[in-house]
Amino acid sequence: MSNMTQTNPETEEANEQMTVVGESDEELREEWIQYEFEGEPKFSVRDLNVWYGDDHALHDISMDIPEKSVTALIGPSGCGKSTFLRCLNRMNDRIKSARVDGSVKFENQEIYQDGTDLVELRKRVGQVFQSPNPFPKSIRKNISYGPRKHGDINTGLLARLTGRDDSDREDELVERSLKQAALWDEVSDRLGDNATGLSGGQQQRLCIARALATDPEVILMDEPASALDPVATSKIEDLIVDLAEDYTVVVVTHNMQQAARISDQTAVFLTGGYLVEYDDTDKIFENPESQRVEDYITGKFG
Ligand SMILES: Nc1ncnc2c1ncn2[C@@H]1O[C@H](COP(=O)(O)OP(=O)(O)OP(=O)(O)O)[C@@H](O)[C@H]1O
Repeated sequence: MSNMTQTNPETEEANEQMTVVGESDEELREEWIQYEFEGEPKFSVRDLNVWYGDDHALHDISMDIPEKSVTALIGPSGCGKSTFLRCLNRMNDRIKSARVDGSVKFENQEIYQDGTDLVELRKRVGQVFQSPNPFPKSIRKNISYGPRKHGDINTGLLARLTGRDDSDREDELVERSLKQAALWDEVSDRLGDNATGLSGGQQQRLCIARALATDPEVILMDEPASALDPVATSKIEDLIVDLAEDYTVVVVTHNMQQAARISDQTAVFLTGGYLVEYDDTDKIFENPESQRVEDYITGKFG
């Protein structure tokens, strides 16, 4: 650097900082991903690496996720956001080529160990996908599907014959879940209609209601509004903020304004599968530490 010989102390300090950024990016990154908050983490992830075959998709991710708040995962396409999200309820187990190494603790319990009950884990850590994917069944059946599968609700002929009919509880559950997902008022008079007849935004709120019906503690959302128009998107955003009063929400989004609007903390992943910065959302968007994060959020790349 030609001006390193300047004697002006301010310039010297600025130059020193630039040099430090250039030389020990890795060390600084360690600092930039430390995010401190009050209370116990809902998830504690340490040295998480994921490969698809030989493709190393996530590198040494360590982060704690606080409960009852919205954590946004942002970053350019292919940087590993969805891969990370799927690690939180072991959905990557379903991808044959995927290999996961490292630790993910959910409420202090390691989920990557033999003996983890995956059905129970996924009941506690529910998820909503990018495109609304209601079952081609009635609105009511969409909601009660999970609780029936888990044996929490019995309905139908056999249940009636054996005196274990939970139809009343099913009604309550359907109403509660649809209200929580801000959909009840729009569908209460047509619960028997096929869910595929709802609008895209309604279908996505139905999928959120379906996820809530199994009484999860966490809801993972992968681009939940990317297929929706602005009005439907705004409803989903409001809903996410409301849900965080009672649930831990982790949401992947490409939409930085959305992350800024709805999340409490934001983790920025960058190309190659690295977590580069993790902090309060205001800090990330107003004053990020990393130049690469600043370039990304100001649209210089990605
Ligand atoms: N099922 C899979 N099989 C093989 N490789 C995969 C699979 N899923 C993801 N990958 C690869 O892992 C890397 C990370 O992908 P991932 O989908 O997690 O990124 P992302 O940040 O969520 O991307 P996008 O924003 O485009 O959805 C990419 O190189 C991708 O090609």
